[in-house]
Amino acid sequence: MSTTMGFQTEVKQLLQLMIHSLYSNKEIFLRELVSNASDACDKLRFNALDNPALLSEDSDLRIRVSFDEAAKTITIDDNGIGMSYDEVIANLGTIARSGTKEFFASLTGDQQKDAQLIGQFGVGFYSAFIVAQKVEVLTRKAGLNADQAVRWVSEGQGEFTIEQTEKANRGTTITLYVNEEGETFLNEWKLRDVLRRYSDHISIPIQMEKKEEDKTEWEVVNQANALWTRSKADITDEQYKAFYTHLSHDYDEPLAWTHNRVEGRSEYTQLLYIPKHAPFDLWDRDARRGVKLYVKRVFIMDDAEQLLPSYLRFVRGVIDSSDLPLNVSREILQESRDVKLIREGSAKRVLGMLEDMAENRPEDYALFWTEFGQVLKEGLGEDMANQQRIAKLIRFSSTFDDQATQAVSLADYVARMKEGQDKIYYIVAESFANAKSSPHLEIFRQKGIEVLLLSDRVDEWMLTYFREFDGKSLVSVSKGGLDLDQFSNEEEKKHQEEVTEAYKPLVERLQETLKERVKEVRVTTRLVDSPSCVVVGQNELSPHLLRMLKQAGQEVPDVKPILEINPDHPLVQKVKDLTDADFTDWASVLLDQAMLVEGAQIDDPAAFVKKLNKLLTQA
Ligand SMILES: Nc1ncnc2c1ncn2[C@@H]1O[C@H](COP(=O)(O)OP(=O)(O)OP(=O)(O)O)[C@@H](O)[C@H]1O
Repeated sequence: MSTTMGFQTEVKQLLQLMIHSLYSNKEIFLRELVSNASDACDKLRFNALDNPALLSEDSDLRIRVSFDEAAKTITIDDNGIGMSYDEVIANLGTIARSGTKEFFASLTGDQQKDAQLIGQFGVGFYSAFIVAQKVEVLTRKAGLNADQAVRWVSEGQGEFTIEQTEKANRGTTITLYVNEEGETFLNEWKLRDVLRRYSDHISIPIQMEKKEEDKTEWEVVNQANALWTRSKADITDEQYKAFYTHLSHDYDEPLAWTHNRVEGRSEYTQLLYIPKHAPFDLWDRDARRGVKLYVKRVFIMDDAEQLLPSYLRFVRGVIDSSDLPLNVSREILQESRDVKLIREGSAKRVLGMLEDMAENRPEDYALFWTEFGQVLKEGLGEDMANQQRIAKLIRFSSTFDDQATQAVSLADYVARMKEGQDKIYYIVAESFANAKSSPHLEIFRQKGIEVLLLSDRVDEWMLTYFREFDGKSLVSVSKGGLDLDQFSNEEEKKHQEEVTEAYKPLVERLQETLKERVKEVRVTTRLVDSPSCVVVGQNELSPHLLRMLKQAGQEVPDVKPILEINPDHPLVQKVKDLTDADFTDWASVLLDQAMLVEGAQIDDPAAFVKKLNKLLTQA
């Protein structure tokens, strides 16, 4: 008895989108279905490690592709793991993947852009409907009886029917009743060509039907050995790229890859790729990670997150170990010494690949940086052993060119340091615009000292771990006192001492008036054009970080800022001579405007504006 069920809303949306945005890329259906068939064979082989009986009845795993011109059908058949009734409903009626919501939210309605996105999302099984007006799946799960097979049929509109049925052998047979678009594939040469191009790296033999008078022969059309096991010299760039697409379902070419056989304390082969675009779920902690684990060519698991540190989670690829046991579990991976060696070795390889790109293909590196730079920054805190190597790969905005595009390396910065400069200066703010126009930069701009402009979310966190580069400490220009003495001449120093002395009474008065709100008031050298600014102590959390923590719902200490005033500014000079009533208003305006510029919200904006207006009319 068959039952009719509706697709999950997302599936309907996906089907619509796919048919409209991928019509020019029809042949991907074959790649997706063959890829699923190959995964199904991999899974069976893996399960058979514990339960050899699963394989015994038919141990030659293979995928078969055939077509019938008269009936207008194409069939993809595998003897892999198959699916049970419940699995069919779960797998072919819904999209269970994490990040599905985010994916649909990120669609723009612009077909070209969405086609890009859908490539990243991976269209999978549903791509069958690009070329088929009806799809039939007949499947029997390994280990179940012949009468526990399942037939699933859908026209890709909004629903499917499902029924229990019989199937003589294990595995899945998918029959596509092609539509007009699909008719071009009812052709041996066409099918063979597409299979060769996209499936050559698949380790399971793909067979095509060879029709000869009264008997049917099956002919293998791919090389059928796993790509990574071949020697580099025998693999073309096209084959590397095709394998990347198979792994990642990303239709864009990868930016770079590295393929090595590692021998020594731990033996393994790695083939690792850097994608061109960040996946939409890069920031989703539960998202699938990129590296597949094989042991002696047997597929073990997807997203083996132990194989690479998390700051390299954008890397896609395969690691095939010769040392791990075939029955390795995620728990074992966590403890294993071999895995630790693999992780360290792979991180080094990826960093090497990035160094090479930064050095020899700066344009590609800029692309990489825009997509994945923020993730790589996490490495400065996560991977202390490689910290200095990672640091060289980081790119910043800086006052050198005041560009929002992050393109300045620490090596560039160091090469431009002023004579006598022994520190690397930076500022962290909420946004690039905030950082760029901060009053804290005034003296640095005047003296021609470069300051790095930081405004990514991860920056504050990163800086708690990353304090030194090339023997030079990193110093915030908005924390603590500044020691720029070595850049001042005698005259400036003398002036400094004089004004500090002359403004002592004003400083004391301000301190008394603002004592509830500030920790200290002092005369500063860091300002040129602004009357005042706020800073925090050298070892205190920055106001920007405190705000971020607060937004994230954390308890934060109440840190009072230090107010610094610029004795050379006319406003400050004016305040110096005011009587008490006006003085109180001016004092709080000096503080409030410094807070605003820093990016803080002031407690009572209305009162601030009122005071300001009053003072303006007095002026
Ligand atoms: N030939 C098959 N044999 C057994 N299971 C299959 C087969 N084809 C699909 N499936 C099951 O259906 C699920 C959904 O397939 P689909 O291609 O839509 O997504 P996916 O393969 O999980 O994702 P992606 O294609 O992006 O990797 C698979 O994860 C698998 O469990």
